[in-house]
Amino acid sequence: MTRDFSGGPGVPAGPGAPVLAVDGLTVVTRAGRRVVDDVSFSVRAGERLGIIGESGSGKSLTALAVAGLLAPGLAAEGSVRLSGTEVIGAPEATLNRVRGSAVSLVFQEPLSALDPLMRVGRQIAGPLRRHRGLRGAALQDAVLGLMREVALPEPDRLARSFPHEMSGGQRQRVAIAMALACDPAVLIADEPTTALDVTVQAEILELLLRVVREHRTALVFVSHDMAVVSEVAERVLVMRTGTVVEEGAVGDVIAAPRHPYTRSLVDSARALDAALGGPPPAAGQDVTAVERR
Ligand SMILES: Nc1ncnc2c1ncn2[C@@H]1O[C@H](COP(=O)(O)OP(=O)(O)OP(=O)(O)O)[C@@H](O)[C@H]1O
Repeated sequence: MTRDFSGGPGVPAGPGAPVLAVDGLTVVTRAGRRVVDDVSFSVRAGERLGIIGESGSGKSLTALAVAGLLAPGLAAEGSVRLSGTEVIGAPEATLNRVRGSAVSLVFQEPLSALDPLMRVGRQIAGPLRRHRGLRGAALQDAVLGLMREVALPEPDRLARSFPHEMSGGQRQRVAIAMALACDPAVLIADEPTTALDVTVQAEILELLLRVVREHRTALVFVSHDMAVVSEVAERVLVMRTGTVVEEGAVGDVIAAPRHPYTRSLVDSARALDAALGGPPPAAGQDVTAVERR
């Protein structure tokens, strides 16, 4: 397997080449448990991939391994190439360069990404200063521009707020602004709406879809919810106990799930939809009204 640990630019992704290529990714605990086991997938520029599975299926560890962010005590094997640069085994300097420019993450709990003691404007400025070298008025303009892009109201005033002075939805918008700061090739969103109220969830999903479309950013969307994945992703990877049990176009997987586990996910999403008063589901019908944006 060819690896690029050089910290150099790596193999440039040509047109149509994957911006993220995961090959045989395995994550092993200190106790020797394979919590992610031989996972392979790739994502092209602007493509939206969903990763779905129940709690403990290895979705989050797959996402963290892609960004080289596994906790100490977890070891990754296999290959993860981000815009051509190998992540597995790469030195911290390479990972720091890759994070932000090639990949960014948005997590379930925006507070985890934010410093409670720092005004949000300064936090959004952080990646712009570090990765893009902006200073002074240019930096301030870029911060306010990002805040406007994620539709934060009154950016001038809000930039001076602390995270606890904002709503959960606003905090997630700040986290998305920070993730977008360096225009990453791949945005990983791990259950980004799970901690939010239902109406706010829809707004944040809409925002994510808009920004990845406008920037042609590839999206890896991690969720336990098939209905949400069907709204967001074009392709889905179904994980169970650390392995991929099924992969395909979202519409195909929902219409004709091949693996019994996928079928159970689709059935429970349909049951929930029906219980919430959705239209009577027909066999082969999509779980939700999927408006492809
Ligand atoms: N730091 C760690 N050390 C040891 N085992 C871990 C560690 N982090 C996670 N695990 C285990 O790895 C497995 C996969 O975890 P992971 O967080 O990827 O699941 P998940 O599918 O994202 O679930 P959830 O939706 O609950 O976050 C679980 O069994 C979990 O207990």
